[in-house]
Amino acid sequence: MEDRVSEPSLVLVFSGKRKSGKDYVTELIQQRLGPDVCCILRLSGPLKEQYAQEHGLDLDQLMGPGPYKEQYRADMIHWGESRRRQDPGFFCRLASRGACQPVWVGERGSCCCDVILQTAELCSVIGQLVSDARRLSDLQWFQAEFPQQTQSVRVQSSEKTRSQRGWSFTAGVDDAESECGLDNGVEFDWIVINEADAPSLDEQLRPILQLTEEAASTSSVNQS
Ligand SMILES: Nc1ncnc2c1ncn2[C@@H]1O[C@H](COP(=O)(O)OP(=O)(O)O)[C@@H](O)[C@H]1O
Ligand SMILES: C[C@@](O)(CCOP(=O)(O)OP(=O)(O)O)CC(=O)O
Repeated sequence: MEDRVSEPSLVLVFSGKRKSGKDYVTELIQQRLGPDVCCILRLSGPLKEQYAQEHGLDLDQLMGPGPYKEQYRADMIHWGESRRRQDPGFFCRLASRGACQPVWVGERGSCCCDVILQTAELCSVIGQLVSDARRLSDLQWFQAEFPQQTQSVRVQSSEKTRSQRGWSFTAGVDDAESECGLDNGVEFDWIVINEADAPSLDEQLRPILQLTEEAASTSSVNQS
């Protein structure tokens, strides 16, 4: 792809119900690995950016975990679906371009690239964490684009735990493709149970962190 200056060695595509902890887990991995090693891509980033622009909304609040985005979620889903119908890879491509082009990532810090990479030539990111795959087409896009590097990760939490984090069932959202598109028919490479009574996240994430270390060493061997 001409907009990308270097290929990541590993692409971890995360999915999970809302309030399962996708952002929490991907941010934890990024903290452990450091922003020079991996960056977080949010497919909802370019979607929210364009939606906010067209509707005159506060993008920072739309990007945050608070109740603001919930007011617009159902409409954002419809808006995004009309784009995806024309081009299923539309948001994947935009988010992926952001990985090495700090411009659209801006000051929000959703990707390390705006901190570490001042120019595209300096791009040395080894792992990409895609925090919010929702549809089979999202996962398929990364699998087609990075067939060797892509692994899927499902974050799971019970409804009780998600409720404690602010979730309540909303018809038209929780029964729609945005939340259910990856419920069946996908064999995830990794499943992370994000619950207080599950093994600690550090323990569960160890093999995933190990993958990134292996990818980093392969990448440095290839570069030398
Ligand atoms: N293991 C955890 N420990 C503490 N708080 C958590 C944990 N997992 C998620 N949270 C909190 O729950 C809320 C929802 O998590 P978030 O990562 O935003 O979910 P998602 O991105 O899947 O909608 C956030 O406020 C987050 O900080
Ligand atoms: C319209 C959306 O992109 C909104 C997604 O917003 P977030 O990714 O912030 O949602 P959660 O982290 O699950 O709470 C959903 C879609 O169908 O594309």
